[in-house]
Amino acid sequence: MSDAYLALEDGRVIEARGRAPGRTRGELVFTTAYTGYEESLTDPSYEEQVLTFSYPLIGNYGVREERFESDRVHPRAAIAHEFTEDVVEWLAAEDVPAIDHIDTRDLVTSIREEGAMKCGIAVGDDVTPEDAKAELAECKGMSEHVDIGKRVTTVEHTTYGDGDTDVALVDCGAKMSIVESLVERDATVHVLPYDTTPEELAAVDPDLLFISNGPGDPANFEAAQELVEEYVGEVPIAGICLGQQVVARALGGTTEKMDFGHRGVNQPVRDLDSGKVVMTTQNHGYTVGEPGDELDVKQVNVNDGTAEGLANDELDVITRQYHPEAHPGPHDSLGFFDDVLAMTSESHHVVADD
Ligand SMILES: NC(=O)CC[C@H](N)C(=O)O
Repeated sequence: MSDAYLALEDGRVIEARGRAPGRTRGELVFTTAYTGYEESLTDPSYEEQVLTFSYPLIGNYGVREERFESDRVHPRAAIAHEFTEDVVEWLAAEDVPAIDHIDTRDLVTSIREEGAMKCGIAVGDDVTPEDAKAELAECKGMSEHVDIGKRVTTVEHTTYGDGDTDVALVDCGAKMSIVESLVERDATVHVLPYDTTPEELAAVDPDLLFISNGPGDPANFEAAQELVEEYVGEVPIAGICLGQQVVARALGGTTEKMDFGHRGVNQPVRDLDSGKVVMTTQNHGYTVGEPGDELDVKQVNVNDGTAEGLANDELDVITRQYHPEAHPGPHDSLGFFDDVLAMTSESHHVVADD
């Protein structure tokens, strides 16, 4: 008898080694990142998902809080070929089930072929395959988590930094390194709840509206969408990942679910103006389908052509589907934050019009 079972939507039940106990369920996804497990496990965008690491050994450089992207682990469970004790202790302390000694190559191949799928996990001394199947039976699809923003957002307006530019960061599940990237560039960052109203935003009087990354279906972030609809053309607007999706939806575009998404640290992105390719960190399961009439696609994924960067230069809107904050991952695209803040400078349009 095993002490851990993984039940998949395709009907299989896989035996594993239990590392951190518990029973749970979620959308089974994988990341190909070979580093950055602390950042991935604390990324709020993994809420309601079960994260499989395709890299075989996870935990080989310890667990350090300064690398965390938020104050807790967000995936509902974690899977690797082998976790170190450090990671197991951390996940157990956070009540996040973990399993290893599993053929992650086979699991990842299944997700690539069949798409991200629901799963159930049961870990403990007396668990049975039926326990994992019972969890699977309770698993909802990502779009059904209509209140997902509430579980990852800040509860109140919190301010970071003391710079000249006031950025309103709508926290749909923001990674801390987005805040840090802005503060480092002399911004005061007002982190606001995901359901901030246009009136509440007016009280902040920001120089820039920034919609963060976040979990689940962007269609479930209607309040943030309304902010973009209200403020477009009034203040510059930026967005990362879920932020790009919300901005696109607000400006007449569409979003759609991908088969298995992009999660990793070596996703190539081509800038259509310069022709330059950069390597990027990614974590998303939805993508912008039609950008709508207001936005131009400025960057695309080299592998599958999906929209990676959108902009409207007249309206001062610029978004990225990937993570320029680069935690974990390459620093190639950090300049995005300079471009975003440049939209707030008084000379911006004078220079642009010349
Ligand atoms: N990292 C993110 O912001 C992810 C956005 C969205 N939840 C998606 O999966 O596509």
